[in-house]
Amino acid sequence: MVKICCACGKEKAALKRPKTSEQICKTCFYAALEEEVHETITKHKLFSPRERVAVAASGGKDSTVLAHILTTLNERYKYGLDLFLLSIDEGITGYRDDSLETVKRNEQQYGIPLKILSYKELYGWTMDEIVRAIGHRNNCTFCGVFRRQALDRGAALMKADKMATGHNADDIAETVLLNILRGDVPRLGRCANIITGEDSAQPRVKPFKYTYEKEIVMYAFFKKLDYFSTECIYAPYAARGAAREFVKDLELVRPRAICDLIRSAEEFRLDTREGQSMPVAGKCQRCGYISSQDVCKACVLLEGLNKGLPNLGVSRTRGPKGGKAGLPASVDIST
Ligand SMILES: Nc1ncnc2c1ncn2[C@@H]1O[C@H](COP(=O)(O)OP(=O)(O)OP(=O)(O)O)[C@@H](O)[C@H]1O
Repeated sequence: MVKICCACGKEKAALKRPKTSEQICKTCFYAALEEEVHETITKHKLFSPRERVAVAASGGKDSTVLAHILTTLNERYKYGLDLFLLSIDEGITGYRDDSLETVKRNEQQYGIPLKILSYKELYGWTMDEIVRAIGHRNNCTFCGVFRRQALDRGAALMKADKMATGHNADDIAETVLLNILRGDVPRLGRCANIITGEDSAQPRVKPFKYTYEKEIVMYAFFKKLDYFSTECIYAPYAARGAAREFVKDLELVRPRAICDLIRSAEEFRLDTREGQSMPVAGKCQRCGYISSQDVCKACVLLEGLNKGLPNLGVSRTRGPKGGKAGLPASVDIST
């Protein structure tokens, strides 16, 4: 039997929305997704008029859809934002070089300028060189720490007021779960924040905080957006895999599980009387970029690399109550 779109009641339904299970036509799906992102942006006051916003663009599906939707909403609702694409070239042959070609095309397609910064120019090392020096075991720690800082440096260099990343609801649910598994209470308390680094020069915002990954993929697919879909060649060693699989399994049984995991972290309150101290944002004594330690993680890792002691900065920092059996260390490598 032909299913009719539950939103317009006229067109043939083209898909079942993963988030709501509604049968919907393509046009109504685009409108619903865009409206939900607009609502997230306005309800949480993610942007102010005339702000210069760096869209952290990897060429992957999330940031490509983010660039597309932010450009669309900026025009439709007259946000008055000065948008540009900011890409970090980690120096991964056969992966990032190809995805950056996609971002260069996006620059033309969306009509917003692109700035590319590389690990080589910032740190003197490409990821390929780092992996050759340290092997596969901890490469994601180096990559995540450097990328986080590289994005901050790029945003500062380009005089951005804010940075928007393509983190979606699934990414955040996974992070919540990882922090629970690690017993990392301080991070659990802040990992679901839609705005982070509010005390820094370029706070980060997540307009896709409530947007499901499957819906982002469908949007990109139906709209035939130009994005790069290959996994990082070093990703099989990433620590998130198990949490990702688990979230996907939960979603299969109950699609709301993703939203509920996020809500759990939102409702979470840190009891400071128990001696759970929150890290305080300061400046790294070496590079001057944001850090909760005297010397930031990027500088410690870089020192190890340059001294030929790559394990120097990869010591396993445990969560506040100690590490749990077999779980990866709580080094903050999220982008
Ligand atoms: N090399 C990069 N340059 C610029 N931004 C990046 C880069 N890598 C990641 N990001 C930003 O961080 C977000 C999360 O990245 P991550 O790799 O964890 O997720 P992802 O789901 O693969 O995202 P995407 O589909 O956009 O690649 C991206 O959506 C993007 O905004």
